[in-house]
Order: sequence, then structure tokens, then C-alpha cells
Amino acid sequence: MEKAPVIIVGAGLAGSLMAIYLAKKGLLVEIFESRPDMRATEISAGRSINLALSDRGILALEEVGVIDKVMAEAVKMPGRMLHAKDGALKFAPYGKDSSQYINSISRGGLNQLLMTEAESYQNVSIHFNQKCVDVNFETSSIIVEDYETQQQRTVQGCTIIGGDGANSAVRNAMENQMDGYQSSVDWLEHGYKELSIPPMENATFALEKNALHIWPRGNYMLIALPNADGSFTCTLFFPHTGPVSFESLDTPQKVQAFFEEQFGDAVPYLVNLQEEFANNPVGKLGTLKCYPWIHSEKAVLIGDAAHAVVPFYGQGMNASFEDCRILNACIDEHGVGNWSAAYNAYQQLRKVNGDAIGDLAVENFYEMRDHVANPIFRKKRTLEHLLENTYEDYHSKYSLVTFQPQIPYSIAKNLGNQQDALLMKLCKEVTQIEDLDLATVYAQLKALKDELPLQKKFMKAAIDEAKKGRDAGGIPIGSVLVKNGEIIGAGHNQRVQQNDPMAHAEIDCLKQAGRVGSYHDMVLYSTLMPCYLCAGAVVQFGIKKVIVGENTTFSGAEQFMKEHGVEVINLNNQECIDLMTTFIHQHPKLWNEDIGE
Ligand SMILES: NC(=O)C1=CN([C@@H]2O[C@H](COP(=O)(O)OP(=O)(O)OC[C@H]3O[C@@H](n4cnc5c(N)ncnc54)[C@H](OP(=O)(O)O)[C@@H]3O)[C@@H](O)[C@H]2O)C=CC1
Ligand SMILES: Nc1ccccc1C(=O)C[C@H](N)C(=O)O
Repeated sequence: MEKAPVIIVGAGLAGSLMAIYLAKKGLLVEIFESRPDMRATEISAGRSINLALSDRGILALEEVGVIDKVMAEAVKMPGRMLHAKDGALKFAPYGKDSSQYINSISRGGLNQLLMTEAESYQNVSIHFNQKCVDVNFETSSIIVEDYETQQQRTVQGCTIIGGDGANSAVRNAMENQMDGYQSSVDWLEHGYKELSIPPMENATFALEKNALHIWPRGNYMLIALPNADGSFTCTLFFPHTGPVSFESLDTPQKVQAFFEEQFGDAVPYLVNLQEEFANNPVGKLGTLKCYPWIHSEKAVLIGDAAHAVVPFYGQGMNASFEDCRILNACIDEHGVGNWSAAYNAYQQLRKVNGDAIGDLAVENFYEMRDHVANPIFRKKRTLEHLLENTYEDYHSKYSLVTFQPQIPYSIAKNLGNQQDALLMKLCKEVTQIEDLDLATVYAQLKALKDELPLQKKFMKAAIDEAKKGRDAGGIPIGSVLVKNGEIIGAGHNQRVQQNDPMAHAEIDCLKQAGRVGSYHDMVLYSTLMPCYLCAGAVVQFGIKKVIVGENTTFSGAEQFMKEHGVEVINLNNQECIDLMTTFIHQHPKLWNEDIGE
């Protein structure tokens, strides 16, 4: 057993849950948290969006045995309550029936519960007002600064877990100390402001209790999530600047007029609107992606430190809890102390899924603020409910993400988006869903699902091609051409080997396939998003479907292909990302030459 403690930086949701998992193994755990203890100090209100706990988070909370305590504080939300401008209400269920729901819960309450639970283990201690300011990966130690005395000291651990949120000091230290570290933040042009609806008399609810309320208004929206005490936490998601924005609502009169016009039925209940609008800060919303998430056996990132996401899928906490569950399983599999193997396994399993939920969350913003009010989208949701209630093994994209924790986010994203594209197309073609033959629709959906293992197999063949190129000193990009479930051509980038600037992987693959007649029913696989040269060939030859391993290291000509009617599917394959990341790091000049930079 390790003598030095496992250091966890951050006692947020992820850090506290991870501490419980490790405490159960008998490990000594020391948590360092920059904030004061929120159970003893009033925390600043006004900047916390309510959480929606769903099956992935529940699975982890069940595993550590705290689910009953958590659920006692939660309010069930089996669907969205959509508020039209004229006050008309429409309830849209999330799942196939009321047995599928998400749970509204306050961040502060849940965090306090998890901290108390962690501290109930003798081997866990939380040190508050202790901010991590740097990490020494060589010695597995951190430097912490005391908030009151501003004194710094070094704390020695056996390994370090960064659960310190979106502005993680552990991640910053990795970025400063590791060569080629990648991290990016995509900021939305929207920000958010918290508002509230207090309880009515006798703690009753001003609006329907069991729903997530949305006032979708195209480019922006107001939402309200219920709390157990009868209140609602509301959040306005709104552009920072522009003609209708936080910047433009610069007087109490403008705020009042805007709310009355757009959210008229909510105004009587938003009793502190003026005060809250003036005093609550505007929060920023961004998606953070970074790589690697680990530093050998010395450190690992969990939760927002690894993948801060925008809140629109209600999955940020669920994803963070899933990180803890999977990291715990990896530690069990490789044995306590074998941190390097456990961290590597965790990163392999989680990185693509962290990225996928980041993308899904942005997509759900458009759905919530806009699509939910669109008649074709509503028709599609009705069709999905019909399918879910008729066929046990069909799950809508929303269900895949929210209610199917055994399906990784990356697969939920890939399959869910393909299902959505098909169903939207079918719903556009008919005036009412009764005009569709349900069995035929189901068969088409099933074919999409059955294709997933084949996609994996063909991508593996493309990766094998990429490795051939790498092993011959070339650029590790591979491609295969598939017709009727058979590979009819395979190739890899040979630019270096053949001293030929045109010998990109997809071109090599098409050449190897030879003259094959019409390409209309063929699928081109590539380990990397095609560049304009290869995308040009795709469009020129009329290839209708392209499946890529990744677009993280190179964004390529995805939009160009889509604009020309090509279906582009990104598998977010970690092995493909690793191949290119290593190559670009080792041979930056060679790569820049390939893409003409
Ligand atoms: N509903 C909401 O408004 C929010 C929800 N969440 C949810 O929680 C999920 C999991 O979050 P999690 O990953 O735990 O992150 P959190 O932000 O919840 O927790 C991280 C904790 O670490 C603290 N911290 C930050 N930097 C340091 C440092 N250098 N040294 C010591 N402590 C530090 C943070 O304090 P501080 O906060 O002061 O930086 C915070 O208390 C998210 O995915 C999201 O869904 C997270 C944040 C907001
Ligand atoms: N908790 C949230 C906070 C902010 C914005 C959205 C949520 C959601 O949970 C959205 C829900 N999953 C939905 O799709 O309707």
C-alpha cells in the first residue's frame, strides 16, 4: 500500500466523488481546495446553473452508495415544458414514457453532500483555502498557497489527480512542462445570467414542478429548473453583444419591456427580476479540449479539468462522474500503485468520449433554443417516441446520451447524429408521420446500427495502412474504399516515399482500387479528415459517404464535402488522433509541407 497520500486538487463534484472511490480502497487521500468550506460559509449565489442528474451520473453514485441521499434532494423532470410567446404550453417527454426522466439538483447541495460523505472516511481529509499554484511532476508534489497567510508550501503525494475544474492548475502545469501539449477553448458568443422564481405559498411551485421549462426564442432562451423547496433556478442564455444582447439591455425599462415581450408568462413569477438582472454576473460558456490528460504515473485529469463543456445537454456532471467510475475501474484492473497503466487505460477510454460530449452539448444548444419550436423537429420527436415504444432496441439520440450509460458518448454521438439525419429527412418528406411505414423506418435505423461494427473494422484497416506509411518513414494517414461490405482499394500517404506531392492517402487508395465504374454506392474511409485535394476527388467522382478517423489534428475540407452533398461521419478514433499527434510533434516541417503551410 502507498505511504504518501493520493493528492486530489479540487473538492468540486468530480474531486469529492473520486475521493470516495479511493477511500473505499483504503488509500490515504488529501484534497486541496482553493475555496473556503461551502458548508460553513455562505457561497456567492448567482452563478450556478442547476444540474440535471441522469443515468451515467446515477450509476457512479450508486456504486459508491450515496444515490438514495442524493435522490432525496432531487426533482424528477420527465420532459421539457415549452413556453410559446403567447403563453401556450407544450410538454415534450425526454424518453419513451414517464419512467425515463432526468433529475434537477442544486450544485451546491450535491457538492456539500459529497464532501461530507468523503470526509466520513478516516483516510480522507479536505484542506480548504489551499490553492494549488504549481505541480512538480518529477517528485509527485504540488505547491499550495494558503488563502489567508499567502504562505506557500510543498505537499508530497504518491500521485496527483486534477479535479480542479475548467481553469485547472494541474492542467496548466502539464501545458507548461510537457512538450507539444494541446489545449483549446471554443467560446460561445452567448453568456448566461442566473435569475430565480421563488416558491409560492406553502412551498408550492409557480410552474409545473416536474419539467425542465424552456422559453425557446431562436437565437436565445430562458430555462427554469425546479428545486425541492418549490423554487426554480432560471438561466437566461443570451448573446454577450449585438442588437439583442446583455450589452443592449442597459436600462431597467429595457429589461422589463424585453422580458414582458419575450417571456410574458414568466414575468409575474420572476419577482426579483430587476435586482437579479442588475446584480448577477454574466457567465462565459466555453468548450475545453486538451491532450494528454495524463502525465506518466504522476498525474491525471478528471471532470472539467479535462473537458469543460457547455451546459446544454445537462451532461457535464454526468460525464465527470463517469470519468470517476471509469478511472476507478482502470485502477482496479491494473492494481493500486500501477498508476501509469491505469491512467493510460483511462485516457484511451475517456478522451474521445470527453470530446464527444463537448460537441453534443453545443449541438443541444441549437436544439433547445430553436429546433424544439420547429414543426418538423416536433414531428421527428413524435416519430422517435413511437419507435421507442414499439421497438425495444431503438433509442433516440437523446436517450442514447442520457439513458443508456453502457453506450459511450462517442458512439451515442455518431449513431445519434446518423439517426437524426435520417429521421429529419423522412419527416420532411411527409405531411404526417402516419404516412410513414414504421417497420421500414425501423429497418433503416437498424441498418445504421448494424453498420457500426463494420465501420470499426474498416477504420482498423485504414489505420493499418497509416502504420505502414509511418513505418516506412512517411506520413501516417491511411485510407480504404469499401463497396458492398468489401474493401476494394487501400492506400496510404506516400508523399515522402515516392517524392510525390499528390500521393495523399485517399488518392493512393483510389489509384490502388483502379477503374471501378460508378462510385455512388461506395464509402471512402480515411484516418484523417480529407484535405481539399482529396475532398475534390471525392466530390469529382461522386462518392456519397466519407468516414473519417478524426478531425482534431486537422480540420480539412469537411464543410466543402458537406456542401456538395457528401455525408461525412467522424468516428473520433483515439488511435488515429495519437498517430497524427505523435507524428506532427516529431516532424512538424514535414506535416506543414503536406498541408501547404
Ligand atoms: N452548474 C454549474 O454552474 C456548474 C456545474 N459544474 C458541473 O460540475 C461538473 C464537474 O465539475 P468539476 O470537474 O468537479 O469542477 P468544479 O469546477 O465543480 O470543481 C473544481 C473545484 O476545484 C477548485 N479549484 C480550482 N482551481 C483550484 C486550484 N488551483 N487549487 C485548488 N482548488 C481549485 C474550484 O474552485 P473555483 O470554483 O473557485 O475555481 C472548485 O471548487 C462539471 O462538468 C459541471 O457539469 C461545474 C461548475 C459550475
Ligand atoms: N441542466 C441544464 C442546464 C442548462 C441547460 C440545459 C440543461 C439540461 O439539462 C437540458 C436538458 N438535458 C434538455 O435537453 O432539455
